[in-house]
Amino acid sequence: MTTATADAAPTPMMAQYIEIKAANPDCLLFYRMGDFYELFFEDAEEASRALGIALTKRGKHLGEDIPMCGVPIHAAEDYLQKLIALGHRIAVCDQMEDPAEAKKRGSKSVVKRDVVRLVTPGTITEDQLLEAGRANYLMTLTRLGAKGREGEFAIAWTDLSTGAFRLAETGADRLEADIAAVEPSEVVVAEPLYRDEAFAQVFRRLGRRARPEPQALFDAATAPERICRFFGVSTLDGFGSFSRVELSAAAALIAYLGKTQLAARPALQRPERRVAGSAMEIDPATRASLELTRSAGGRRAGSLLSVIDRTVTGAGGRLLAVRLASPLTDPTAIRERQASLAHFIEDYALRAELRATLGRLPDIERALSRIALGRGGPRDLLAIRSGLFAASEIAARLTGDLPAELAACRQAILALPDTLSERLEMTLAEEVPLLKRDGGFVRPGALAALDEARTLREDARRFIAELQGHYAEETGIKSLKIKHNNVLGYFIEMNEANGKALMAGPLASTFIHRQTLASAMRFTTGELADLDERISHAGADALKLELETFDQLAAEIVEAAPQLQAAAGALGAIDVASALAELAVSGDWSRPVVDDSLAFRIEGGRHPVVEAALAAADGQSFVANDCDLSPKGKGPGAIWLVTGPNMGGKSTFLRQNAIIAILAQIGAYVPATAAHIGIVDRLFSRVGASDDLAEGRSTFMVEMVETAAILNQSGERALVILDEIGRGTATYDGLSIAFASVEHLHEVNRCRALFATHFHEMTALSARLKRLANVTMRVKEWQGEVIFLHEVGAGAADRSYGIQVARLAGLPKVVVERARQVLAELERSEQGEKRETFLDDLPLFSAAVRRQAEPAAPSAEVHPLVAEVEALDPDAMTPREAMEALYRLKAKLRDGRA
Ligand SMILES: Nc1ncnc2c1ncn2[C@@H]1O[C@H](COP(=O)(O)OP(=O)(O)OP(=O)(O)O)[C@@H](O)[C@H]1O
Repeated sequence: MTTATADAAPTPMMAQYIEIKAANPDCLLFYRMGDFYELFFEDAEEASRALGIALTKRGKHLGEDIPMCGVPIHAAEDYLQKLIALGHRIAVCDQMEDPAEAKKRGSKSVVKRDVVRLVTPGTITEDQLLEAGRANYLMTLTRLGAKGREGEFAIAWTDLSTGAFRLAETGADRLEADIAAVEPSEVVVAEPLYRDEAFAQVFRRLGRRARPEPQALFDAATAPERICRFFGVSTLDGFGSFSRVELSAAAALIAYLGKTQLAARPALQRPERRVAGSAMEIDPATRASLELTRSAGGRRAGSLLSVIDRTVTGAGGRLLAVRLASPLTDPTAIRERQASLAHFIEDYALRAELRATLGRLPDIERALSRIALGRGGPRDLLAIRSGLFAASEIAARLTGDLPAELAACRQAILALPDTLSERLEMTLAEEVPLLKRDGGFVRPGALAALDEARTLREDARRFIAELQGHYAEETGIKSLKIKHNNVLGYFIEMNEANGKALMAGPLASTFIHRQTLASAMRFTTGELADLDERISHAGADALKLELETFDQLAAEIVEAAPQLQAAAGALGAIDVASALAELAVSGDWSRPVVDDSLAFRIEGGRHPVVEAALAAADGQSFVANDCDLSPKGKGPGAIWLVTGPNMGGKSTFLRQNAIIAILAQIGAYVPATAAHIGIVDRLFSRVGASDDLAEGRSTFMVEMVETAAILNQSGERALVILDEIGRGTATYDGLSIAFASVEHLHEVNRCRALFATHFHEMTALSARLKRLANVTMRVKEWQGEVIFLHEVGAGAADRSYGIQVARLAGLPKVVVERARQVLAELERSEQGEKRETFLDDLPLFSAAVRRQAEPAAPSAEVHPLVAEVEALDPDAMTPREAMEALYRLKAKLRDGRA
């Protein structure tokens, strides 16, 4: 039996582990032991499950085995990546001293260890863990006071891997839209706000990405001072003006970086304020329905971004994604971007040359950020060097009369310090190793002392090579070899028979035995040991010199961080402009007129993603369509009511117009022959709502919540795209809601809108609502088949062709046939009853089917009054007979009740 006391006392190492783990309870602790990061207890169980690595055990704690698993240091990044993707946070705990140091303090003493970094989804910088074309944002969110009103909420966000740092005020109703526009990987929220019931849904939807942090991190009183300290300035005046709540969010962001990066200081850019209203507001549901950056399946492929992205650099890809997420609302700024595109469209040779150079450009931003955080390697230095070189080539090509944006880009590149480029050129070798500890990245001739150490080492190596021949001759053992390993250093190896003979012979005093293996014996000599010593000394000296050089170069690079970041941003912008120009030329897109009007006129518009999919699938061409929601005269915008068969192309048409508005406002050309877009300040798109079972909301409930938001929030500048509102409930209810919503849009919101519906009865609205027009997706019927023309034309559809579509989808033949019969019956009964109002025109599907399925209900169940009413023939009665019949029926009814 084991004794409790013996089990209860943890080993000194375990005690250290437990202490460090206690300080980082919400992280998996990667505890460095030699060449491994080890995980213990629950962490080990969790990680072994997540990573599929073996769970072992090491020692006991409180009488129980301690579960353990480990990952080798060199492969740690792969494992980190998987764990981060699963939403974990990891505390990386390293050895802070050489184990030999610890041993000096006594055999039982433990190596000093400490957490050097917390790896969280929003703070990763390693290339392996990041997508090249996608920014990885960390965001903080806070509010002032308990009841934040508009402007009393703020967000701050940074891409640590590039240093971009932005701030914005936001409001309770815009919170989700503003967060969604950034698409952060991690949102750090002030604790009281996180716990506020009113926002519970928001944080639930963010899921593991949102995490609460103490309010102290967000303290507004000390915020300016904390920000000043970080940037090493005495006042923030030079940065622009920020509100109290923005500063609180920014200070929290810096504090959180301090908490996760510990000693390392990230190369953050100066905070840049995003002014409210400067970007088109697009809420998360709209982003999802338009599949802007992710397709419905959540992947990048199939999204609008994936189809329009022709950028060739990481920075360009990230910038395009940012621009697509936040289209501009200032026509002047939009026209500036258009001018850059136009410049590249006109000059094919320039575009081609620049894109070829850009294609070789390394990721300057990310290399810089790793260097600043002390995580850089020789390849990051090389990236900066070749980046600077390519940048100057690009600036040299940008000459003549440039549009404002490109001129500013050129300026930013020219502002790069020449000295840095020269210094890197002169110091770095052409080929460099991945890790600085491997040495060999400093060019020969760059540093005299290093050259000397290297020569010493090379000379010694040459001596050793010569020694092998010399020893072979001396001993007469031709197969003798001089080899090297990390344990023995240089040694002489020969087979066992030769070794034994040597040890017995006269040379035994020269050849000192070191090791006997199964098939070989190893020796050294005084001379070899001496050379070995000289080589390792020279090697250590050389490495020390190289590491010093590395640190100097890194410091010079960090010194130039603001210029490097500005130039990297400029190169990204050049990439985006030339990529969008390329896209416009290859897709035959045109430059839209963008202004302050409320116009919305598109000629020959196309949906770029559907068009690409059609072309890829079977080379089909996309049918272009016009759309005009412009006001007549000075009035507000128009509404188009789109009817048409299933599969007719309604959803595609709706989406393409929203997408064209977005593309126009990011400053791109648009997939249309011509377009005139008056700035859209807010975009709402509800196309194909889905249920949200996680939140216990049905499809219909989700649809209504979203419709409510649209009707409550759309102003005259909004663009609203609604598809089949009200289809998820009983027909009458749905129709009534759709009806009332269109009236509200027309009368109250007065915005430009497209409304697709299968309720053909709604087309009657155009008689009353002057700015509402009916359009329909044309089809042709041919030999009982329906052919979708995908053409939008004036007018209303009279049928849905749902059954034809169902047949195409492969519904069983008998079901299709039966459906045809039911439909015919329904249509007949509809006409027979000659109802007058549109509401009566609606088929009560279930009732009608029942009637047809069971033609004769048992007479016993029919109320006698019903039979009597049925027997009446009003056409054959005089008014007096009719009155009498009515009195008789009322009397019977009264008697029946009595
Ligand atoms: N303008 C077009 N040119 C060519 N093909 C098109 C066009 N518009 C749509 N299509 C094709 O028709 C398919 C159906 O389009 P869409 O989903 O827009 O129809 P819908 O009218 O909204 O259908 P439903 O009412 O069933 O939702 C698309 O996937 C696409 O392949």
